[in-house]
Amino acid sequence: MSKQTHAFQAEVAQLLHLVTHSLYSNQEIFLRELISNASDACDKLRFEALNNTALYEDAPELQVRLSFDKAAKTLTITDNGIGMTAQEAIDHLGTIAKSGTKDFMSKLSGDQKSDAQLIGQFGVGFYSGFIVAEKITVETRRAGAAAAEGVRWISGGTGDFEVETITRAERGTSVILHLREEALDYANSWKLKEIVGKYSDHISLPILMEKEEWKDGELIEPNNEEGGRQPGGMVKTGEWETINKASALWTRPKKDITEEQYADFYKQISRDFEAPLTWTHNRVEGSTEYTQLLYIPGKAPQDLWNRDKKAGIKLYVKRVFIMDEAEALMPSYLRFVKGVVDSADLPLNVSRELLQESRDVKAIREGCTKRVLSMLEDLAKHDKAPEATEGVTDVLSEEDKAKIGQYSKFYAEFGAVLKEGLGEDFGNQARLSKLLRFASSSDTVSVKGMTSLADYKARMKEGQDAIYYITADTLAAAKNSPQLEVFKKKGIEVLLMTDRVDEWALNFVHEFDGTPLQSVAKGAFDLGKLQDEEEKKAAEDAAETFKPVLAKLKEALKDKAEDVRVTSRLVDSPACLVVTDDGMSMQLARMLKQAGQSAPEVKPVLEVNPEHALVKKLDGSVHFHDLAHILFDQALLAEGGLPADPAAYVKRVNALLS
Ligand SMILES: Nc1ncnc2c1ncn2[C@@H]1O[C@H](COP(=O)(O)OP(=O)(O)OP(=O)(O)O)[C@@H](O)[C@H]1O
Repeated sequence: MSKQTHAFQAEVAQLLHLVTHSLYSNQEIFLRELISNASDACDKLRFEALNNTALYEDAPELQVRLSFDKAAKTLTITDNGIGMTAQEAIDHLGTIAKSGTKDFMSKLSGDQKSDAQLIGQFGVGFYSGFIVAEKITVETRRAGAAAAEGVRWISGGTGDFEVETITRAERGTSVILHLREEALDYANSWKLKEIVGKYSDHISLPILMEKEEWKDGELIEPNNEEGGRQPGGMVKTGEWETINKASALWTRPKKDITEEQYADFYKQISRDFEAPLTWTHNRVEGSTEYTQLLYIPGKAPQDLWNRDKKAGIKLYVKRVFIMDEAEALMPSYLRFVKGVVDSADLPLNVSRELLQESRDVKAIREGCTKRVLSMLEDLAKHDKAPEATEGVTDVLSEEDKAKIGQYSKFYAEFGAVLKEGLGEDFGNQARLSKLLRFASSSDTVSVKGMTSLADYKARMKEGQDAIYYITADTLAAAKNSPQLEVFKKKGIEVLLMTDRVDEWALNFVHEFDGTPLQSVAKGAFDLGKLQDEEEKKAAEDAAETFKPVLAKLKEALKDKAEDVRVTSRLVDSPACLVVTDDGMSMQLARMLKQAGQSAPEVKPVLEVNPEHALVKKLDGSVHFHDLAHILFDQALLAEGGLPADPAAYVKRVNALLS
């Protein structure tokens, strides 16, 4: 193929512009990205070669080589991995196929620092080479293809790139970076060693660099007064040395690994700039043998909410990399966990489909889930500093001290995802329930106002036989909801749930430790033993005398309300809406509608407060019909909904005001 010019896909051009113009804060990541691509290419070859050893040609030892040429101002990363055909080079180096990257582009803020962080998270991969290079040449040949089918790809990182056929004897890929003036520092072996040590030490593949030796300068004019030596310098010896440890971190004994090494490894596999919150590293023995090294990140990634987001677990079989994002190894509600699982039992040629069915995988998944939950339980246990009792001082180990506040931090980032587990993983539901935290209507709940169900239970009033909760869109809406009035009056605590997932998750949890969970906006009002006989009698009497009005209200609102009844749950408000015990809550129905899903039409029950002046006015009023509708629409507004016909509502209110 003679030289062809191709235009970059628009998104790539946009990304390149960003890479070259704003990525100065963390320049050196380019090397990590390119080494990681080289290592992936070797992994791919190893994988394909399982069924076709001829692909190794005459070079079975997979490796990455770094070399530089100060005079030519180039830095080259070469691998003898899978390589690319011309079409693959055009496709892979000219477009962004991954939706994740596109997603990321839409999140850019224009602020250099946070954009650079984002790039770290998503990884711009190959294109990061343009941070330091004004031009990149890629020379490559696909393993198994003829030498004459090599490809050269060249681009200056602006609108287009060129591709032509070349002859390339060795398989694999060389990425040649033509360094910018201000990036010439990278053509230096110390610098390269330092960066490899920082980011790529644990790549399980040797990274080689040509050895250098100090050489004194030539002797000049020994007899002359100015005689002496020319300045010396480092010269290449022609011998290659391995500059990374090339040992898979997770295979080393725990005691030999420092905290810093654990954190560095996490940064490598997660592309997170920040240290992880915590991790667990174990060799599991028994009927299924594997090693797990699992991390909980400190911060949620931007795309956490994407339920299609793949799991962060890399699968290895006896140290051979098999696949990234092995979703079968971790349930979806733990998709934020990053790490490595290395199995001793799975076959090397295991496919994603096979993973789904394997019994070993099931055991690993259960084992990993349990480990993560134990890790969280441990954080939760040490979240709060023990309260000081007079005369007793708790002696905390340094380790436990470091855990104070960690669980709250975790929960703020990932709590909502964890809740998905309530509906997904029934086997662990009880453990998950203990890990839940909610805001509360009680003023006594500590500073950040999050409480566990167990703590709520411990505070329950004498005679209280349910855990009360309310769901709403915001904390303010929950706190000021009319349904809460009588609870406030009686000093009964109610949990305030404002995560979008709460409503759905609570469908699966009916009780905690033997105590039922009861929504204050569902079903008939019944405080059980908390309501005394006198109150009950008064409520019944009110219901009796109110009967004729109720009948009229029901008739007036028959299209909107399932039923109309009196209630004693209200104190200051005239009315509120509730749904039947088994009905879908109004909030969930609204959420489904917003998400474009079909939701059954929910007809709520209108409950009125017979003690309220507005409600008292109803009887005999000439505006009965309008008042009835206003009462209903206002109750809907108070709980975050919108009247079906807002204009009609405004008209009615105006008519009454004028
Ligand atoms: N050294 C290489 N050998 C073979 N193929 C490569 C090499 N470098 C890049 N590629 C191909 O180019 C594609 C794009 O690379 P890029 O680094 O932009 O993204 P990625 O590696 O797929 O994703 P990420 O960097 O986010 O993991 C790769 O998926 C791979 O197919």
